[in-house]
Amino acid sequence: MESYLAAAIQMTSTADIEANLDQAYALIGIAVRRGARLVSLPENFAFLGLEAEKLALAPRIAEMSEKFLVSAARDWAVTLLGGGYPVMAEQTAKCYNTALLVGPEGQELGRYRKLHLFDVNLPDGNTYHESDSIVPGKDLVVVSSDTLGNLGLSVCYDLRFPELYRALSAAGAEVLLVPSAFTAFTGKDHWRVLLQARAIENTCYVIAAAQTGEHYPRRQTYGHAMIVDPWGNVLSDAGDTTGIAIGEINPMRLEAVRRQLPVLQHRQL
Ligand SMILES: O=C(O)CNC(=O)[C@H](CS)NC(=O)CCC(=O)C(=O)O
Repeated sequence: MESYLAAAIQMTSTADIEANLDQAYALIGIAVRRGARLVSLPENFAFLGLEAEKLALAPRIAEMSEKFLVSAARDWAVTLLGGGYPVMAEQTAKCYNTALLVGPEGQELGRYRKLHLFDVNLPDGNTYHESDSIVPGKDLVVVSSDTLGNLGLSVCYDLRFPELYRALSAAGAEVLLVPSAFTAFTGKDHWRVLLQARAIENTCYVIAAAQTGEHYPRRQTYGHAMIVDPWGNVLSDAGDTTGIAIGEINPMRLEAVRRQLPVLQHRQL
């Protein structure tokens, strides 16, 4: 691995698939022109609308998302993570919430299916029942790249389960990707501290793409796409408007932090 720039994209996706993909394409372009070699789109980049509509449109969302990821990665000659979008699961009417990593030649490098589903009633009156439309995946995914390092994949609500990231770092992950659509209500108190905790406890870089703003009435996300270094410092934060967070992934820095704080070697469990 050499030093490189990574970008976490921040979007306001809606139920308009074409408009979302146009927005994503433009933001990938901005990231690449600023030098990014790894770009992550947020969860629900291609569609963020009502659950019932998502399920009805799932085959179309999946097809358009995958075509888009392959062609955008090729056009911009960049490694691109699109996570997550619904992909119909076998033997059920539900989907996997899937994140796909595509290389600069359009080749599939990894496919992760969200493990933890957001079935939560929030005190702000919003209820989420992700398991109405989604079935959980089963597998950890770490993609090893000579140029970008070992990339551990996850999605959004997974962020609250430290054991997943411990398993990813134990499997060699150096960079953790957490494409998200965190709610505005939970995000304001939990998002940044959870990202910093995962970075610090695993001595890993964290690349966290995000959704921001209002997607449809009463559906508001927090924003603050960010890049966190293995010491827990926030290298870049996209604030609450659409745009990008961009930061350097530096193997020397990673190695120095891991030498100073060899927590991964001190594990007892
Ligand atoms: O609902 C949709 O339309 C699409 N799905 C999402 O946005 C996903 C699953 S519901 N959101 C999260 O995982 C938020 C987690 C979160 O906010 C937290 O852990 O606090």
